[in-house]
Amino acid sequence: MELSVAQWLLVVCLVAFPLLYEWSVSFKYFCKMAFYNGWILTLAILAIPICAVRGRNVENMKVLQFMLLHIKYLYGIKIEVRGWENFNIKEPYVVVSNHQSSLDLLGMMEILPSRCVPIAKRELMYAGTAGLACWLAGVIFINRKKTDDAISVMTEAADTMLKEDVRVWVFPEGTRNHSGSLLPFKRGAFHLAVQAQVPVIPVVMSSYKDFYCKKEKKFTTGKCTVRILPGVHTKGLSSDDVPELADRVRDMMIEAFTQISSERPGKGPGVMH
Ligand SMILES: CCCCCCCCCCCCCC(=O)SCCNC(=O)CCNC(=O)[C@H](O)C(C)(C)COP(=O)(O)OP(=O)(O)OC[C@H]1O[C@@H](n2cnc3c(N)ncnc32)[C@H](O)[C@@H]1OP(=O)(O)O
Ligand SMILES: CCCCCCCC/C=C\CCCCCCCC(=O)OC[C@@H](O)COP(=O)(O)O
Repeated sequence: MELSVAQWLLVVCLVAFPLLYEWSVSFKYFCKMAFYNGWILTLAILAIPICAVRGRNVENMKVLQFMLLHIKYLYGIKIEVRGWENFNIKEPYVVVSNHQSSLDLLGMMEILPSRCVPIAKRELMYAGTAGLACWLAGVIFINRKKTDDAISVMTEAADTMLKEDVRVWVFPEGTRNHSGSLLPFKRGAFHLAVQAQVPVIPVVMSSYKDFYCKKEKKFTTGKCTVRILPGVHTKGLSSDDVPELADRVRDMMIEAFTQISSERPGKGPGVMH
């Protein structure tokens, strides 16, 4: 049988791709990241019509959560959750968590409480199908380049939380950070909690360094521990108390981050999912 040039090229690609994938750590990293983003954009195509039936509604967050839950299996990432009991609060609350990478979405979807929406940078709204799905699920978009706008959106959110029984998830570092610790906190999340007089619940995801490193272009399988810390109450606090509140929560989170990130894989109590 004679192979045409196109067929030869196809054969070479089919052989070269898996070889390169296994041999080159950075090629594997790029493939896995490209597939991660591409897969989310594709899943969003499925999510959009389902969400659109209800219109823009926080309940749609459950649809996105359901759609994304399997990704940890595709990537061989084990997620161990500790402290579930700390989410057993009926009233609304503000969740604050550390932000290492877009992979945080996996830990977030693992534990996302009902009626809880993240605050995201406005640019995400324009990320094609994913942006539309986020909008339909009630994600709160802020313009980080306009402080006044961002603050007024968050003040409005304080009102919505109470009126519509909604919880809000904020990344107080304000940007992705893979430095091995936590950046200084922006204070919006804490103003939000104080304005609504609702608790702040810190969530800490352990360092991804064993399986993921953007700098080294490394992305293997691995394990991540997610710890839900006890809520910090804000009843009776005013905006003057915000800096102290933010510092206190950050200290708690750094301590938990250091502790769960230094454990050897497979050790420590918790529930595997
Ligand atoms: C199937 C498809 C699925 C797809 C699913 C995708 C899921 C989506 C997942 C998405 C994940 C996406 C994740 C992401 O996208 S993460 C990126 C976006 N998130 C954030 O930036 C959140 C954290 N940022 C803040 O909290 C900032 O403070 C904000 C944004 C509010 C302003 O920041 P900015 O840098 O402009 O200013 P500043 O922080 O210096 O503050 C200036 C002053 O204002 C004070 N101040 C602040 N707030 C309030 C307030 N409310 N009432 C009264 N005052 C307030 C503040 O204390 C300070 O005063 P002082 O303290 O210096 O005196
Ligand atoms: C037709 C337009 C096509 C656009 C393609 C865009 C590709 C994006 C594809 C999928 C979106 C995946 C959703 C991942 C959600 C995680 C969001 C995230 O982690 O945002 C980063 C933000 O917290 C902080 O941003 P910076 O670290 O300050 O930067």
